[in-house]
Amino acid sequence: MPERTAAGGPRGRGEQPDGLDSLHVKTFDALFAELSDKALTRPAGSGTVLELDAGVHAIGKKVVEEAAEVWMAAEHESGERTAEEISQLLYHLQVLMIARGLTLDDVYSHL
Ligand SMILES: N=c1c2ncn([C@@H]3O[C@H](COP(=O)(O)OP(=O)(O)OP(=O)(O)O)[C@@H](O)[C@H]3O)c2ncn1[C@@H]1O[C@H](COP(=O)(O)O)[C@@H](O)[C@H]1O
Repeated sequence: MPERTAAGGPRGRGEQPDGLDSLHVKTFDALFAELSDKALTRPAGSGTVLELDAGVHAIGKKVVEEAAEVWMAAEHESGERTAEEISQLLYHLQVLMIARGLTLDDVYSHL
């Protein structure tokens, strides 16, 4: 029986005991750096660029939608599904931060 991650999925090769995969994991800070670069360089095909162009109102609606999906998954679905929805919420929050010109430190200073 394979060891399970905190989200309930099987722990794969290269994964750390805390559930992080040393080969594939993307941290909150790394994602923010990637999205900030996309905002600057505006590569074709980037969903982040499209979302930024849609503006704060549209991004805010996406944040609310994803937050509701997190809530529903937490109440009715698996840990794995809940973790997936949380990752999407974090993504849209980061896009909103970039749209408002906020840095990670602006947020971390309130934690
Ligand atoms: N982590 C994410 C990420 N999480 C969520 N999403 C977006 O959020 C959507 C998920 O929302 P839903 O599941 O509710 O799907 P949906 O309602 O059908 O989506 P939409 O119709 O609203 O697009 C996805 O379709 C993506 O558009 C993300 N888009 C991008 N990333 C990462 O951001 C980075 C930059 O991406 P690009 O800008 O696209 O290159 C890459 O590392 C990506 O992996």
